[in-house]
Amino acid sequence: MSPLQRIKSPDLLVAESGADLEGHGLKRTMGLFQLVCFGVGAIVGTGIFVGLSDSVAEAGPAVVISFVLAAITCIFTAFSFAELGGAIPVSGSSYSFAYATLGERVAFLVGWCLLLEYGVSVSAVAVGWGQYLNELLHSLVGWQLPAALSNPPGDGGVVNIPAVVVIALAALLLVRGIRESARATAVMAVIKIGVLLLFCAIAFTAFRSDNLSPFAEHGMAGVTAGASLAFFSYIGFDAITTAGEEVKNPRKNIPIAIMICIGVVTLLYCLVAVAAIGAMSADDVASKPAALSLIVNQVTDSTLGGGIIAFGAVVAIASVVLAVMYGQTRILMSMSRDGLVPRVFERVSPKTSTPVANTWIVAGVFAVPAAVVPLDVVMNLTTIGTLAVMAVVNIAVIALRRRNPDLPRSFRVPFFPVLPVAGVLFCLYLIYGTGWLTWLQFGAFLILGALVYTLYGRRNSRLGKAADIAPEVTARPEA
Ligand SMILES: NC(=[NH2+])NCCC[C@H](N)C(=O)O
Repeated sequence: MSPLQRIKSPDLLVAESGADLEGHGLKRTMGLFQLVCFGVGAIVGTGIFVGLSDSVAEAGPAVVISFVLAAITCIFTAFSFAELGGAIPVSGSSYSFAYATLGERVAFLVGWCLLLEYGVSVSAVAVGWGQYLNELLHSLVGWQLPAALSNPPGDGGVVNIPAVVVIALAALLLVRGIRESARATAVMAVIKIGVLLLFCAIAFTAFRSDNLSPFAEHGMAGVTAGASLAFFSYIGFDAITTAGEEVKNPRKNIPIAIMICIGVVTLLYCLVAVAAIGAMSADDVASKPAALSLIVNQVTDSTLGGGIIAFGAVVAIASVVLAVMYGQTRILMSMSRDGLVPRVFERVSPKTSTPVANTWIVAGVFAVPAAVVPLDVVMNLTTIGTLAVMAVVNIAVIALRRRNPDLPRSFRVPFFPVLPVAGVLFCLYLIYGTGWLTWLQFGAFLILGALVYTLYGRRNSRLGKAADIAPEVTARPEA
């Protein structure tokens, strides 16, 4: 059977995961509030605290428009995630959605791109953490880690130790159990929203409309490049759909949590962007490390305020690492269950109900780029991989309506199919904004993925093996 025809029915996916049952492998412990906190936990981090100044460098004060464009792309796609997450509440997120609609080959490539959206983004986010850790140390004790130990080779250092440390800490917490991780994530989500609101309150006291002109210094090209960078800060609402097997009442709670998250984050980011460029001229913000602390220090004329912001950023970014690593392990678990990656990824420890080996492998592998690759490279790769995944999810929502029109859906995309089609177009627009170097790197990454699928995934696919034994029944759950 050709891999394109290997489609795994939504019923089978749900049955295997036990999504409508209690008491299977993973534990169902998260309620709606915790799920929203988990979403915010996966979203608000390096992008807004560190990446904002890079977007300002591209777009100038028009960075506000960049943030709105990035938000629109996400909102369109969030509707599609909400429909699919409610209809197929499993742990595999977009990978599983693609398997149920577009076939195994596409699903594998989506899973492959998710290594960028999750794994590589863990590296990116961890690198951003180091910048604010240094800022925090500086304002607390007047000392920083030497550049050699806190920057990668391309950025004036040798190895990025803080980035490795934060990844190891997150792994430790994750293997202890999801209940502990969810509790820590909730506290951290509240802290980071509080700190960003505090930033806005302080920065708005120094708002000067002069800082907004010239508004779009680098024209539409600058705004587009800025939007592609700003997009990184919105990535993560889809992580909610990796928790499908650990949420209470997932069919109802997943779509609601996605909508709440994307709404809250969009409002928050637009406020932060306006506050930042109103308080300091775009030229002074552009490309500065730990820019939010810098602005607050200048406005309050002391280092205390900046220190508080740096503390918030350190907490915020650590929680992104935690949530995103969690997501990566759950996606690999789903792929492993399907035979597309080795079985070690699906093993759950009976003691802690967590995938221990899986978690340590993920931590070990992605600590390497965190230690030695510069931030902009890992950030751009994350962005393009995520945009590709999102485009596929918008297509999957259309495909599922055609293939399984009667499947129970707890949420339906409004104005169908206009929104998902617009979603695809916006994704392509932002992919365009990432620039040719990133396209090339991504192209090479995709070719490698296709190779791995042909040599490993395709041969070991459980769906493929089942079809070889009984070609007419490819959709029966394993006994
Ligand atoms: N799959 C993910 N949630 N990746 C993390 C994305 C990065 C996050 N939006 C940040 O700004 O730090």
